[in-house]
Amino acid sequence: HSNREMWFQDFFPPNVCPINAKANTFYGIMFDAGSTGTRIHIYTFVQKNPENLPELEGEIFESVKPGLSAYADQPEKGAETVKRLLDMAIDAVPPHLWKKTPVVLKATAGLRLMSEEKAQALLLEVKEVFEESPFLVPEDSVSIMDGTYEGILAWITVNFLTGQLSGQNQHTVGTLDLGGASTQITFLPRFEETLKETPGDFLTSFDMFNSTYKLYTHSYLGFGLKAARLATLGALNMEAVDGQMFRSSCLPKQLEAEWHFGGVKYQYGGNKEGETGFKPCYLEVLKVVKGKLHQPDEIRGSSFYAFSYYYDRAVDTNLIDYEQGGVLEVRDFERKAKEVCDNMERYNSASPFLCMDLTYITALLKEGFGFRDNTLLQLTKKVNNIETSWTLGATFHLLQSLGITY
Ligand SMILES: O=c1[nH]cnc2c1ncn2[C@@H]1O[C@H](COP(=O)(O)OP(=O)(O)O)[C@@H](O)[C@H]1O
Ligand SMILES: [Ca+2]
Repeated sequence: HSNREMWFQDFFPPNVCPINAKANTFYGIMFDAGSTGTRIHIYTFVQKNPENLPELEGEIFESVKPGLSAYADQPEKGAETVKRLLDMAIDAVPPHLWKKTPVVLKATAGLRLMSEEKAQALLLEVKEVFEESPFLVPEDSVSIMDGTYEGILAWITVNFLTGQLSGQNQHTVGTLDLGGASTQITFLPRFEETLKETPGDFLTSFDMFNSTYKLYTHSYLGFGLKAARLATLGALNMEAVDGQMFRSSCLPKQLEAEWHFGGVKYQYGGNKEGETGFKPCYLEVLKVVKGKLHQPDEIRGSSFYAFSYYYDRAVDTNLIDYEQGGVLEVRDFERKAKEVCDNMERYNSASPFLCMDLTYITALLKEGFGFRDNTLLQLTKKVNNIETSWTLGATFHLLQSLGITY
C-alpha cells in the first residue's frame, strides 16, 4: 500500500495525488445521549488542503426514544439501544477505516439529573458496547458532558455551518438550545461592558480551528421544556409523587392523564373548577422563570439561532415550515401561546401540554433571558443538510484532540 502511494507521489503533486485524495477522507461517530432520546451522528470529512478547515462531506443521522435515563434500572437494555445505532456505523464506514474512526458518547441533562451510581452503571455498559466494536475508543469516550460545553459546541456547529469560523469577516451568531431537561444560551460578546458585567463562570475561552473564542455561555439545568412542565406543575424534584394529582391552568380543564419522564410516573390534569387560559398560565410559568436567569444587556436587540424544542413547537403550531424553518420574532411565540391557551379544547388533538410549552417558551425568552418582543430568532433544524446539534462541534473537538485535524 505505502509503496504504491510513493509511486503515485512521484507523478503527482501531493494535493492532487489520487491516493492522497482518498486518504484524506475520515469519519467521526458522535452519540448524543439526550434526556428524551439517543442519537448517532456519523460524519464524513475531507481534508483537501492542510491549510484549510476540514470539509464536512456529509452526515448520517438516526435516533431512538426514549433516552438512556429511562433505563435507570436496566443499564444493559439501555446500552442495547446504543448498540443498535452503532451497527449503522458498521455499514456506513469502510472497513479499512474502522480502526481509525473514533466513537464517543456524551450524555446531557437526563443523566446529570440521575443518581451518580445509576448514571455510571449506564455509562459502563455503553463503554462495553464500544469496546466490543471495531472502532477507535478514545479515553473518556463515554461521559456526562459539562453543560458549558453543550452550549459552546452547539455555537461552534452553527457558526461553522454558516461559514462564520473561516475567513476574515466573522459575524458570529448566538445560539439558543432548548432540550428536555436543560437549556443553553451562547454568544460571542462584542462589548467590553458585557465582559465586565458577566459573572466569571458564564465566560469561557475555547480554542478551535486556530482561533480563541471568549464566549458567554450557560446551561440552566431543570429549565428544559419537560423539566419546566414538572416545575410548573410543582412536581420537579419531588421525592414521592405516587397518587398525587398535579393541576395547572395551562392544561385543558377536563384533562386527567399520566406522564412518564426520567423513569417517574406523574399524574396531572387541568383546573376543573378554577381558571384556565393564557393569563393564569403565564403567571404560573413566571414563577418558574422570573429572577432565575442572568440577563446580559447585549442580547436584547441581537438576533439568535434557535433550535431543538424552539423549533419543534414552532413547527407544531405552523409558525414555521418543518423543512424550511424560518425567522420569527419573540412576540410570535406569545401570540401563538395566547391563541392556543385561550382555545384549549380546539388544540386538544395535539399534545395537552402545547399551551404550557408555548407559554414557557415565551416567558423564558422575555422574562428569563430578557429578550425584546421584536428580537429575531432564526429557527433552523439543518444547515446544508447537516443537523444543527452540538455533536458536530464535539466531533471537531475530538478530532483535534486526537491529532486527526488541528
Ligand atoms: O440532532 C438533532 N437535530 C435536531 N434536533 C435535535 C437533535 N437532537 C435532539 N434534538 C432536539 O432536542 C430536543 C430534545 O432535547 P434532549 O433530549 O436533547 O434533552 P437535553 O438536551 O435536555 O438532554 C428535541 O427538540 C429534539 O428534537
Ligand atoms: Ca440536547
